[in-house]
Amino acid sequence: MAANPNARRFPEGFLWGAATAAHQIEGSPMADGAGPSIWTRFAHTPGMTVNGDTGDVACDHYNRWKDDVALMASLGLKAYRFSTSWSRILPDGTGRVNQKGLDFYSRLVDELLDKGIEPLLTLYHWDLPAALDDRGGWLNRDVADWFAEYGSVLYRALDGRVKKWVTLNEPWVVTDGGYLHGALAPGHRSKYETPIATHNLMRAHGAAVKAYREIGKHEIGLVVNIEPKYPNTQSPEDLAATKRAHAYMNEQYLDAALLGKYPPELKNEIFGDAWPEWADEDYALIKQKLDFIGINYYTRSVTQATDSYPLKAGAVRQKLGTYTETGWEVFPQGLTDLLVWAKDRYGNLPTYITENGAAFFDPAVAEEGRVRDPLRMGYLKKHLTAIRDAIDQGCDIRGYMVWSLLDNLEWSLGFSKRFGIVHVNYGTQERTPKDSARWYSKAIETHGASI
Ligand SMILES: CO[C@H](O)c1c[n+]2c([nH]1)[C@H](O)[C@@H](O)[C@H](O)[C@H]2CO
Repeated sequence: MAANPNARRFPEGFLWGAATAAHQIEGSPMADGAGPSIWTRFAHTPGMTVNGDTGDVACDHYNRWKDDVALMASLGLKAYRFSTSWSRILPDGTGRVNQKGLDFYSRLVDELLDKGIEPLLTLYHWDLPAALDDRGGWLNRDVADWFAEYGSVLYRALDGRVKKWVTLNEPWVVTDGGYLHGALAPGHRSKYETPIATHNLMRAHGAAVKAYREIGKHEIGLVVNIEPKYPNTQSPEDLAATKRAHAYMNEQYLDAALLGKYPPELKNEIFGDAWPEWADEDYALIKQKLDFIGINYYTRSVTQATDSYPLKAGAVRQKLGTYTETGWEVFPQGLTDLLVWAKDRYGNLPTYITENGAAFFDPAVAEEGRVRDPLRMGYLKKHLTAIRDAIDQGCDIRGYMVWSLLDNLEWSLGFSKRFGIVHVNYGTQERTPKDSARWYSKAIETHGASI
């Protein structure tokens, strides 16, 4: 049968994988000498998560890691993006290394390599050691040294087996959720703390990259979430609001990391007197050469002027839009648009889509062991096609990590939202590949031709 003429293939070496994060899947947060993280505390604080759900068990990956790697291999994954728990490695955040914590990740990496799956390791996916939060956490300038120390422990232990490192996952979510609006750990709500947390996150990113250049021999990058903003109308107010929202969510972190400066809107239009003047040496630390960037994409925002604090911008629900269970519009064109924007603004750095996926209401596991999730299959198909369109426009896209391998703990939303291509029965911990997993396996096997 002739190959589908429309099946433009993905570049040779395109990395097909799936992503997870430590707090969301591991469980056993205090096992084998680990220390608590801010999420251990936050989730155990009444009212902070849906149904009071915590990461005490999650997907029990801490005990089921070997079977989960076998599951990844059965799906034909070529890569697996995961995060390490800082407080498993350094229970106090700095100083004493917990060898059993390090051994867990060393065994996981060896098993991945043994199955021909490339590990992509994220140092920080939101679970700061509680001991460091007690010392100010991301508000303490010393956190840059603390983070570089943590990264260095892992670089020395795993570099060479791990060849693609990520410093931070989505600094925007850490600051907007954890310091401005308080929906995420550590649950602060301060316009004055937010810029300080932002800046220290980026200083820590720079310090960790500098440390890697001394120790590591492979690649390191930064992962950001990008949500393209489209003006609801061409009114001056909506255009200004869209520009503000774009600067705040999309430009802020990559501009700091790659251009050595923040967008002017942050001080002039959003934070005002809450935006400190940073020293030049801070910018020099933040702006480090990166080997790649990771972009997490889920949705776009049609944006209008509102009285929201402090951004004065908000999203307009699209009457004819299709929305996921998390209330995000399905808009694959936004992925193409943002990849072309990033190429043009930052010089076409090697780029991985480090997260893309959707939560839909999935039916229970059927008798024959199937989980029919056509909406998720359609979402993945549309977004992989959008990536091919961006590649055709010259974007250097190197890989795609579907979010997520497993249904897992969706932070403050608990277990109420399912993003996995594999269903998890949280009562029995049974894993069942959904139809989307079978579809994704075929896409990987045909290098995209079956999409
Ligand atoms: C604001 O959406 C972000 O791009 C985003 C979405 N997501 C994320 N970031 C996080 O990196 C994951 O831990 C979440 O589980 C996942 C699904 O919510």
